[in-house]
Amino acid sequence: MTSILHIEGLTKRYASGHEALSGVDLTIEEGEILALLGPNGAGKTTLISIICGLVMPTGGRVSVGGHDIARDYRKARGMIGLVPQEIALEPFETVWNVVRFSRGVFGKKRNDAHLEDVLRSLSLWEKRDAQIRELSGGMKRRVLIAKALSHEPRVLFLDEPTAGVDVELRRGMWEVVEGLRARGVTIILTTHYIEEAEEIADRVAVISKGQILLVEEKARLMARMGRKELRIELHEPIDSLPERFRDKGLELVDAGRAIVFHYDTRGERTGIAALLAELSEAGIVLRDISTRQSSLEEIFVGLVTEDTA
Ligand SMILES: Nc1ncnc2c1ncn2[C@@H]1O[C@H](COP(=O)(O)OP(=O)(O)OP(=O)(O)O)[C@@H](O)[C@H]1O
Repeated sequence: MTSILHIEGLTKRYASGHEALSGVDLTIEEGEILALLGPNGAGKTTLISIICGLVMPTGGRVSVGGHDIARDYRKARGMIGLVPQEIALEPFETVWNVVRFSRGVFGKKRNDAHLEDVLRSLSLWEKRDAQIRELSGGMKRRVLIAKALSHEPRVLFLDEPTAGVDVELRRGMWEVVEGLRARGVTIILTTHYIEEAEEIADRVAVISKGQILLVEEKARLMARMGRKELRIELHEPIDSLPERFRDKGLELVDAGRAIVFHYDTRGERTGIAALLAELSEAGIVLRDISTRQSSLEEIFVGLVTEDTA
């Protein structure tokens, strides 16, 4: 894979003295979908705004497709599409004019075939002559995406694409993002919704207080998430686990009154049935059993609160 976006040692201190970014390093591979997760005020918007040239960084470097955003701003910016959080569209303008003007702003030659292709891919072609005010909320969001894609960017930023929308619209938006990926667009989306990151991202980056705490393949995070804990309460406390249970991932807790077993829910066989049978064979009598799952939400909250502590 080749990297399309490279961020190195990026810092931002606002005039107020507040440090919104403290040394962010991040590399985005071409064609991937990265979800940037973080609580309010973590620095997500500041990061995107710097990449898009809306905010000046205090230090560090960013390049898009090899173009430095400071030295080669126009080329770098031309490779980026930004879908903002707020729907700011001229209500009396038609869908077609919105995308046509936007392409013009980037100094790109007229290319109606590309615009048609973008509108079709977002199911907006039939609405091309409609005024923005006649569209539903979901359609307006798709117009924002079409607008951001009008100048053929290679990287698309989606800032909270589904904030405040209902479940059905959210699913629709995920399908749109999947479609864009299939067309080879690299996507970086910020979100508060862990479920959203789980559903559509290839990699997840967690940002808190201006620092990237973790960047990991979603599949690996899911594997961690897939870990479950089985808690076995014993009828009588035991001093130690019999020899045959060593190296089986068991833990004796609560002064010998319970055994905790960690297992992977994604494994074909969890080994629970065999374990229970073996415990019974060893004469260990169970009083109760319960399970709990560690979720991405827990991992995320754990990371963020650890950082705040
Ligand atoms: N223009 C500014 N001047 C001073 N401080 C600012 C400015 N813009 C943002 N901040 C501060 O920088 C920090 C990061 O803000 P930012 O908007 O980047 O966070 P965010 O992760 O996008 O949050 P949210 O999810 O709420 O949009 C916050 O503490 C915010 O108050």
